[in-house]
Amino acid sequence: MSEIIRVENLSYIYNQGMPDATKALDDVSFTVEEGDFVGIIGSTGSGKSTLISHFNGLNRPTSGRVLVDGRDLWEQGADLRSFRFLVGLVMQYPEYQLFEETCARDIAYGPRNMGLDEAEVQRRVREAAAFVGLSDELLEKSPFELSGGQKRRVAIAGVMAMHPRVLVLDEPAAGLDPEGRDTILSQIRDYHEKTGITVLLVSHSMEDIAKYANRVLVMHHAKIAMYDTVENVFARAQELLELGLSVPQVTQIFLKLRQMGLDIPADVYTIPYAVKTIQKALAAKQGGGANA
Ligand SMILES: Nc1ncnc2c1ncn2[C@@H]1O[C@H](COP(=O)(O)OP(=O)(O)OP(=O)(O)O)[C@@H](O)[C@H]1O
Repeated sequence: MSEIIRVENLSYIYNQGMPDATKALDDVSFTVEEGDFVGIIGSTGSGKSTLISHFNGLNRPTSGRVLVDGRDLWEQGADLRSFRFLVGLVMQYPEYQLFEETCARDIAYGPRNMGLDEAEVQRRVREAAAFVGLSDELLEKSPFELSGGQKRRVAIAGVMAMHPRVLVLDEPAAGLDPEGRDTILSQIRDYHEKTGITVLLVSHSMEDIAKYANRVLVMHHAKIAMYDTVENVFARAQELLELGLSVPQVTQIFLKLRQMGLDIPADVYTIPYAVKTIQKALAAKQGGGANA
């Protein structure tokens, strides 16, 4: 795997020099490997949205630098437009950015802007619509006629249609009911698996992160508190709780049992690992039974 994002000593101050100056990022450094699915979590105001807004140049570092595919976004002569095609950013509530007459035209907006020929634009619209489960009938409707979840999917498809190498999503499931959340997040996971694209997903839900991401970046007061695999981060469940983050119930149960002195390996702290561990134990029991 090769590195796709490098963040070096990144700091960002809103309203610098003013009485209300806020340091939203404080000397943040990390790298992302191409093909990773990184979940970004942290309490309100910890700097998550500010961080991701640096990946396609929406914000300029106060100090430090951000490299995408080895190139510094802000170095002399860098073409910011090219970074916007390389990194697709889906903001919170992107449905407010839909403005075309039909969903198909909205999804086509990005690829058309890239100067692609019309046949390729149409191919990409169909491909992206299929990824997020939008029917031909819906494509011909006005975005304003759709439900909240459908509008969100149109907005995500519009970014996918640009074929970015990195897809960054800020709370893509915010405000949706549980079914809508699962639909959107599963579609993003399937897209990640089929295309190998790098995904950075900001979420308030540890459950979602445990389910979909393979790495987790935990933000706390403008700094990185943890950055590791899902298993290793969940193995530090007690610290997550101390950072004010709610961890999945299964994690809390295992943590309690461990604190009560039971010998529970830390990697059963997430549901997939708990299931694997139970399956292993059952298999061992059945094997043992056959031998008895
Ligand atoms: N446009 C802005 N002007 C001034 N301060 C801002 C601005 N946007 C964010 N901040 C401040 O910067 C800090 C980090 O905010 P940011 O939105 O990046 O956090 P977050 O982790 O994404 O929060 P949330 O989970 O609530 O979305 C907060 O203290 C916030 O109040």
